[in-house]
Amino acid sequence: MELLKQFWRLAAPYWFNKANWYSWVLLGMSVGASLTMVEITVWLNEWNREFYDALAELKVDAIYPLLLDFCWLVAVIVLLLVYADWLSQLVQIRWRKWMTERLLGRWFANGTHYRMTLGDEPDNPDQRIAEDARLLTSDSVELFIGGIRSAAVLIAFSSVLWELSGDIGIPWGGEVYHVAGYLFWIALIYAIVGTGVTQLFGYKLHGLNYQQQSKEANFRASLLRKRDNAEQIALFKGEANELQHLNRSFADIVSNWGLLMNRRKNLGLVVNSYHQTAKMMPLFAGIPALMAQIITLGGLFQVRMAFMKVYAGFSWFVHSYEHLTRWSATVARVAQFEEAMEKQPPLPQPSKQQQLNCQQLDLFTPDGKKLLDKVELSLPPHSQLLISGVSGLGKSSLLRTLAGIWPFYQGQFELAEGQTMLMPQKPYLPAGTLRSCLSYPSEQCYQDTDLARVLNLVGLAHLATNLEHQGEWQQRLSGGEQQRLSMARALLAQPDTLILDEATSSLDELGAKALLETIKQQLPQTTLMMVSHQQSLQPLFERHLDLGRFAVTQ
Ligand SMILES: Nc1ncnc2c1ncn2[C@@H]1O[C@H](COP(=O)(O)OP(=O)(O)OP(=O)(O)O)[C@@H](O)[C@H]1O
Repeated sequence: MELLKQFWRLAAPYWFNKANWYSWVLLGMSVGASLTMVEITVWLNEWNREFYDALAELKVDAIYPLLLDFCWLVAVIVLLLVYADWLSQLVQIRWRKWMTERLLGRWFANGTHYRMTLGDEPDNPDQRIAEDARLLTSDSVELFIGGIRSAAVLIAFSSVLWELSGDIGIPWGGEVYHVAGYLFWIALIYAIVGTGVTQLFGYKLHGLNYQQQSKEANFRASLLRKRDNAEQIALFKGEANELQHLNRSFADIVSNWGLLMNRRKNLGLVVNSYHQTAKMMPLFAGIPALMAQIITLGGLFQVRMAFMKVYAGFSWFVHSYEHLTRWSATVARVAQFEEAMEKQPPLPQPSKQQQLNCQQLDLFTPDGKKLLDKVELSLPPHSQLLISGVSGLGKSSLLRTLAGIWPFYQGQFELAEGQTMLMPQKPYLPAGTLRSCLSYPSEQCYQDTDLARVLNLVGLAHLATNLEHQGEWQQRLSGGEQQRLSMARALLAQPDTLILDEATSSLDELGAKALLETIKQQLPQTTLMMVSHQQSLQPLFERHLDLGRFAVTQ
């Protein structure tokens, strides 16, 4: 029940949105094609009787036209089958596109992606957005269309079986009992028993499938982390350690896979024995009707096909069991992710005043430990402030708060009017052209001359000819060069307030000083606030603040 509620919350906003009417049309066409195919299959069933009767009576004249009929019946069935699937895939990709955009939109809205890392984040958001959203939409559509198709097959062929069964007399205890539609009843009982047994053997698959998906995602995420930190690992010669971790993570996959495999094997034994028996069962079951001359030999083959179809209709659940368990695990994972995103409290939007101010600002870690007590700070426009303090004091947390991404504070602060830009110690350089890397996060197209000018100013003139070069800049540039590039961004953006969090820590003291002098010279109107441990930078700042004054006394 909870699962259905979760599914409703995920699916209703798409399917009950007027803008998505075309998906309803496509879905309707796919269902229509499936139903028409069922109708044609009923004709094919009728053809079976005529064909085998003609064979039994050696009516050569009747056989050739029947062969021709067979060709067009099969051609139409194949066309309908292919187009029903094609349309269903079109629905799947439209829905997936919407769902992926919605998940991404929510994830990136209001810094949610960052805030989720500060609490108990549901594991592997990448897997939930990429893999789970794909499976959720494709499995839902396939299960829906498959369900309707199976129900139609069931109804159509049940009535065929019922008619073919006639009214058969079963002698019992000296009396003869008449049973109508006995072939239908046999098919029904056969399928119900199969469904029950499958449920019994398959119920643990749900949990195991869920575990498997999450263990696979953990392994993938670990591999990605290794790739991102390849240099550090190589420098530390940490390969043996990494290998051990990866092997352990993969061993988790293998052990869960073992459980899943055995469960599937047991399920397979049941489903396959059942399926194999189902092929002959209708011929044995039809013998009484043949003996009672209710059906002909052609009728027996018609019974066989109809029985198989009824069996397939009833046992749709049997064969879709794994599909359903995977679907339910996926629904749970995406729903959990959406719920976690919804639970994130909105970040308070700092108000803006003429100047940056903090009043009685207390800062905490995400788990509630107090870092700084009653911070008082004011920064007049165009002034420069250097903040110092011992490591782990809470300097970066203060800057994160001012940047509006750290919600763990009490008290008040106001930012200065205009644009505020924060440069962290480790700049983020997205893969792509150097041009896009320089203008990140803005989509603005700067002139080549401007880009070359700022590169020159920050000491990266040699890169000015590489503006269109695609690359992994984070790996390619040295730590100091990355920080220089980050400063080039600030020169391009010309913010009203620039906050630097140890943004020159990878540079030598002289280089750092020269770079800051350039920033001050080029951005005379910009208010500057910097956290740094570099003593040589002190003379460049007119104001100093030792944040240790606000340290929490133990
Ligand atoms: N996401 C987090 N979860 C839990 N604790 C955190 C988190 N981020 C920071 N902290 C803790 O908050 C404290 C202050 O961290 P912060 O990065 O603000 O220090 P800092 O003064 O900038 O240190 P440094 O000079 O070494 O960069 C540290 O003890 C740190 O472990």
